[in-house]
Amino acid sequence: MAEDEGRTKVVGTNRLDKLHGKVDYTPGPANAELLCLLSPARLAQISICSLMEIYVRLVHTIRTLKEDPRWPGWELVVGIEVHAQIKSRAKLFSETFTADLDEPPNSHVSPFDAAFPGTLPRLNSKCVELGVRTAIALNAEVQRRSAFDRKHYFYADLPSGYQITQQYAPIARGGGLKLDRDDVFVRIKQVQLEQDTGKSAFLPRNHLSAIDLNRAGTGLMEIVSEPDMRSPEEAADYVRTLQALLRCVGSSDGHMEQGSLRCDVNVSVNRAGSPPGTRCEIKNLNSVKFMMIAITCEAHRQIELLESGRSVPQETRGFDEDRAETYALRSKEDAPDYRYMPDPNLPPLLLDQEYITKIRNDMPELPDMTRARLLALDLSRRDTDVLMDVDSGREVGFDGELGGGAVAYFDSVARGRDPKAVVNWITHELLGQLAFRRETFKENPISVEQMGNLIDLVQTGTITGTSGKTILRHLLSNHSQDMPSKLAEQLLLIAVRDDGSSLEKWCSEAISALPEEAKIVRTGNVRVVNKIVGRVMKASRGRANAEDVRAMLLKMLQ
Ligand SMILES: Nc1ncnc2c1ncn2[C@@H]1O[C@H](COP(=O)(O)OP(=O)(O)OP(=O)(O)O)[C@@H](O)[C@H]1O
Ligand SMILES: [Mg+2]
Ligand SMILES: [Mg+2]
Repeated sequence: MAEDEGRTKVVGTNRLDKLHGKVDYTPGPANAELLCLLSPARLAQISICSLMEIYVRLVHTIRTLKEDPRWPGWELVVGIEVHAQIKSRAKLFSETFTADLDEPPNSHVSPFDAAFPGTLPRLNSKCVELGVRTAIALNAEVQRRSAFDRKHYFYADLPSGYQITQQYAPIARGGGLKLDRDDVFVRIKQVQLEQDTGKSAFLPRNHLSAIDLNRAGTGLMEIVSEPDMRSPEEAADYVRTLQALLRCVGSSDGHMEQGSLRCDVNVSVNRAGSPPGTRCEIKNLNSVKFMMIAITCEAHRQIELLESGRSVPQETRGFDEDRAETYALRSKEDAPDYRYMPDPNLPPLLLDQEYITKIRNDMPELPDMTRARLLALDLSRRDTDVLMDVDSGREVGFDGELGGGAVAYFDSVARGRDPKAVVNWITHELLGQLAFRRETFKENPISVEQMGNLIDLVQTGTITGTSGKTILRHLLSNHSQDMPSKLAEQLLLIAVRDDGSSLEKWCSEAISALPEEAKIVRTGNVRVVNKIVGRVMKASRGRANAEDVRAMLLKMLQ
């Protein structure tokens, strides 16, 4: 983090950021003055941003030309505020460790988290680092200078009466996420660091609210998107893509069901071709499925209002999962006056360029790059998606446990082997068997060495594919540490080479056992030979090579 910068530079940066954020490039005295302050590099950046803006608008126009059959004549606009818990051991401004959900209430609370008078915040550098990593992953512009504000509101689970956030000078601005679906690009408005609140639970029996401050003060990143999504599906895709990215850079677990990733969804509708309508914000959605349902219900509600000649008032709404409808929480008029003010106990956060560059240089491979790399190995789109879905935890249901490590496992097994054969064994055989056993990839007991050895045995013809699958099943059932080469011998699965004897014996036995089929093959219908091949394979317990068997049978039945 840098020493304080010159005042002029700081003011200049802020004004440029405004220009950058609002994308108001109208030539005029004010902008002309600002442009004079720009270095050529900065100017180049702005023109890249304008091009990006034009591109995004163009894609949006093309998208909105396609009418959504759910609401013909209407367009839907969605912008999402994601609150992601930062994966740091300590809270944002205190040294207390963050708590797991199953820990006793109020067991992770420092005097600062409970707002004891006289306590002061101390910024946790790990949270800053993870915020910067996230910003870089989103291709956002990390701000060399950001600052903390107090947002005042009065809930029992917020003992200080204010939340520390970055309302005016966030840690990053701009950037965006490319979604897989239809080449959609969602721009990011800003990323801000802020504190989480505690939790309160109303106990109706004794008319008390129970307060648990374990979560109070945990670091959050609020990632605010521009209103660039046009359907519930795009919104879901955005949250999933963002979740995979956060997990990839290690900045958040992103578990929606456990509350470490929560979404506020802003929804508006407008008649096709008209400007966007008034947005309503649906608060605290904690599953992708419910988020999609909430957006759909809200779109229908707003369209009904507008079609009956009424208007949509700007509101904050909740979502009732049982009734599948949104309900008003508060109108714009009732919106609390947050009385934002700079936090006097926290100086501006100044980051020097070397610090940002160091984090940039340490970034892991991001999902987009991984996908491109796997596709370049000639893997199919489907296999690539399967590996990456397992990695981001989608294998076990989107909100489930992290699958983790499937791409790394593939990379290790594929070293020096045919990538297509390897991906085939992992996505089809291994994942298939695990799914059959209702196990996740995380529970896979087969080491890289065992998997590699198994594939080599099949590739070299030492065992057949069928025997390979038998060994795979054996490894999964017994959690055996033995190498497949040893198991192949122990289980008598070494392939029977065509030495003429056993193969011929099995073939003649199968022909005698299936005289009808043999007759049909003799008359020229060779497809029926597969049934006899199956019989031989069974007799050989999968050790015979199916191709050899087929060739021998056809020779014998000529
Ligand atoms: N017409 C619109 N339709 C749908 N979404 C919109 C529209 N206009 C803006 N939005 C979205 O609304 C969100 C506004 O979030 P932002 O954090 O800037 O303000 P806020 O919701 O007023 O503040 P708070 O953080 O207190 O909730 C953004 O995600 C933005 O994309
Ligand atoms: Mg917000
Ligand atoms: Mg909001």
